[in-house]
Amino acid sequence: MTSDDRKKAAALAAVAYISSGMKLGLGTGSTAKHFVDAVGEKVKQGWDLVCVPTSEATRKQAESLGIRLTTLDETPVLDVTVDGADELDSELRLIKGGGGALLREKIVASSSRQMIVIADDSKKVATLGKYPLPVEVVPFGLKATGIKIDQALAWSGNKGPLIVRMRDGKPFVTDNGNVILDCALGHIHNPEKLAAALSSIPGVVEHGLFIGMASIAIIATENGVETLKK
Ligand SMILES: O=C(CO)[C@H](O)[C@H](O)COP(=O)(O)O
Repeated sequence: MTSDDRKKAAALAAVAYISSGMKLGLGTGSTAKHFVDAVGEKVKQGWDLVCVPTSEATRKQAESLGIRLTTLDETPVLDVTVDGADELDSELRLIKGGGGALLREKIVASSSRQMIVIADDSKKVATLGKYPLPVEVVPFGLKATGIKIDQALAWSGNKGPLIVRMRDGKPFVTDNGNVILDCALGHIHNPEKLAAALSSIPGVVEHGLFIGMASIAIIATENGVETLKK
């Protein structure tokens, strides 16, 4: 079983949590893509679903599958959001944003009654932080904001370089026109304290720590799918 097979298995298992008539948040990334495909199949079968995508990439995919889309302005409360993650721990704390969609992902997940994470087993870790923590930052004052992020890291007992995410030799620009600083921390000490410190910095739009948001994680392994609940 390849890693992509496991991602697909987790995505298909999440379909058990949705039903016709629901309002869904659609995540971003290679795992969420399989879930969006499955939603497209259900729509073809006649299910009545209305969805909010968490990125332009997911919006395009959903449109190509004929999935009816809405916005959080029209539909401010969703039933379920299903999304991938870069890392998750046993308390269902997540690192997200590897695909750069963390801001919309967090807004959509926080507007949903339930967030379900789908992942292959490589994403499950004892301690968050091996995957660099993405922090979405307004380009104005980037260096000054970076200094404040360093201070927040130190204050919460963390340390590591901040790297401006690049694509094709230029800073990667998010769907919201911002840039991303990836914080390579190794181990994240006190994620709650770090999350609060990062959220208080002017210039930081959002960070990739999703704490207290996911209530179910569907993890696909070689031996089948396991479900963790909070
Ligand atoms: O947070 C995300 C995008 O911003 C993705 O959910 C995360 O990067 C996981 O991606 P993949 O399913 O491709 O491994």
